Amino acid sequence: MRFDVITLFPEMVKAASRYGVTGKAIDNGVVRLETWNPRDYTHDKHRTVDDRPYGGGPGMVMKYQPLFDAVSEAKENGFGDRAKVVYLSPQGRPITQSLLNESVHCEQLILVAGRYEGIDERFIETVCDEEWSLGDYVISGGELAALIVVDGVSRLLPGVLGDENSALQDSHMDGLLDYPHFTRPENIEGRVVPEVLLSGNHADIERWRLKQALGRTWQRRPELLKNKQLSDVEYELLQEFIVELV
Ligand SMILES: NC(=O)c1ccc(N[C@@H]2CC[C@@H](O)C2)nc1
Repeated sequence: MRFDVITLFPEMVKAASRYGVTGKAIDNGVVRLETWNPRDYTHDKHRTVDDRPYGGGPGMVMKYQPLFDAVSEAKENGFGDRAKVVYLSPQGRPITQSLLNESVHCEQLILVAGRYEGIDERFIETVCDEEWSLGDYVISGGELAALIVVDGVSRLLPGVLGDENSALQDSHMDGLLDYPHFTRPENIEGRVVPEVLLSGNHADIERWRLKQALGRTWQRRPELLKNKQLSDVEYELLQEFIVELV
C-alpha cells in the first residue's frame, strides 16, 4: 500500500513516520510513503502557495494550481487514477475504525494536508474523491490527520503487527472499547491483577475480556452498542457485568 501526503511540511510527515509500526512497515516495504510539497510546483519568484480570500476575512487560502500539480505528480508516480485523493478537514466524514478497515484495500491513498484557513473549494470539488475528519475540532494543518490515517491503516496490513499484538480484533471486539490490560508486577501498592488473568484458562480469560469490553462500552460509550447486535452470550455477559457493578 502506498500513501502520498501533499504537504508544505514534508519533513514533519517523514519524521513522524519513522517510528513504531509505521516505520517498520515502511522499512519492510509493506507500506510506501511519499511526500509532495505544493511549493515545489509554484512558478513565481516567491513560490506562492496561498493568496487572500475572495470575500475578505482573516487569513489566507491555498491556491488550486500548486495543489493540483502536486497531486498529479503523486498519481503519475503511483497508480494514476486508481489512487484515491482524500482531503483532511473538519468538514469531512468521521475517521472511524470501519473507515480505516475499508481503506486497507486502496492501492494508493493521496492525503491532502492543508494549512492556513483552508484550500480553494474548486480543488476539493474537482480533485478530491473524499473528505475525512478526525473529529469536530480544528488544528493548524492536515498533516497530523494524515499521519493518523497512515498509522491506523498501516497497522491493519498483513505482516505489520506480529501475532502477539495483532490488529485483527476477533469479531466480538469490533465496535467495542478495549478490555483492561495488565502486566508485571502482580501487585502494585495493593492493587492486584484480576485472578482470572492468572488462571491460564483461556476460555475464562476470553470470556472475562469480552465481558469487560461490553461493560466498559456500555458504561462509557453506550451509543456504540446501538450499532451492535449483541448475541445471547454477549447480552448475558453484559448483564453479568452490570449486576457485578452494584
Ligand atoms: N478535524 C480534522 O480532521 C482536521 C483536519 C484539518 C484541520 N486543519 C486544516 C488546516 C486548514 C485546512 O486545510 C484544514 N483541522 C482539523
